[in-house]
Amino acid sequence: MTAQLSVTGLNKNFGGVQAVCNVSFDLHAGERLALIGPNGAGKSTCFNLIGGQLMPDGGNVVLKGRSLGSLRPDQRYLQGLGRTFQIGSVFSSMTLEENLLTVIAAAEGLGPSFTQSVARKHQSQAQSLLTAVGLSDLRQRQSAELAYGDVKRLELAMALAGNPSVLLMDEPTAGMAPGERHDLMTLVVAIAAERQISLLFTEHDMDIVFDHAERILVLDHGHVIAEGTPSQVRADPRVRQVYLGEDF
Ligand SMILES: Nc1ncnc2c1ncn2[C@@H]1O[C@H](COP(=O)(O)OP(=O)(O)OP(=O)(O)O)[C@@H](O)[C@H]1O
Repeated sequence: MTAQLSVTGLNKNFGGVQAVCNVSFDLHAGERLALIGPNGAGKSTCFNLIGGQLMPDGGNVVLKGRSLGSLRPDQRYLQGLGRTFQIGSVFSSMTLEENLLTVIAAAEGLGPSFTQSVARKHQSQAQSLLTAVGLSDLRQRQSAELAYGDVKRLELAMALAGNPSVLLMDEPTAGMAPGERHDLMTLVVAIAAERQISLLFTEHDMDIVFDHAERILVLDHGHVIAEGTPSQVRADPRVRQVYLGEDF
């Protein structure tokens, strides 16, 4: 299988706290990989190292065969690395369509100050992304008025605007009602399959993880302690130990 994303020997220390320690893994083409672990295990730090929000003390991140080195998050986005955040992150003073047009323009290297003609040119792309995430009826709505689940959908559409080959989703269903969580993940999985996107996500909701991940990587105190299919991970005594008998 081809690795879309290769993480090798990642390390990050915060003033004596080894948040991420020698973490290595591959994410294969079209694969859905979940990164799990108890609070403080290093999941967000790992995501920030891959997304470029943080620089590692050591190790390397390679996207489609190209080392991302010290590229900024926006440069990584242009290379095909999409990301959504634990707290949905959109431009709340803009309409949904304007949010999309802004990131489409950015993905084309036009910066945020795009012209009306550029907006007209990309309107149909914005519309099709909103349709893909089920928000086409709300195109002209102010984003600040959206329900939280719809903010997450809009954020997903914005991540898709860069045509990512790899999508990082940091707790995609955090803050959502249980029913909404499964709907969002079902949508994400369908979109990822249709667009051949490899998906790496963190999640505290174990039902979401075991229902939607094909492979799981478990972190504890910055180290990878287990890796495998959902059934292998569920049966792993080290995993059961760090989750202190939580039911999953
Ligand atoms: N900016 C920072 N400065 C100092 N320590 C940090 C910083 N960011 C993270 N840490 C520490 O690094 C460790 C890993 O934190 P991280 O947020 O990556 O874990 P996590 O698995 O994402 O946790 P959670 O599930 O609670 O979000 C923790 O001990 C945390 O306190």
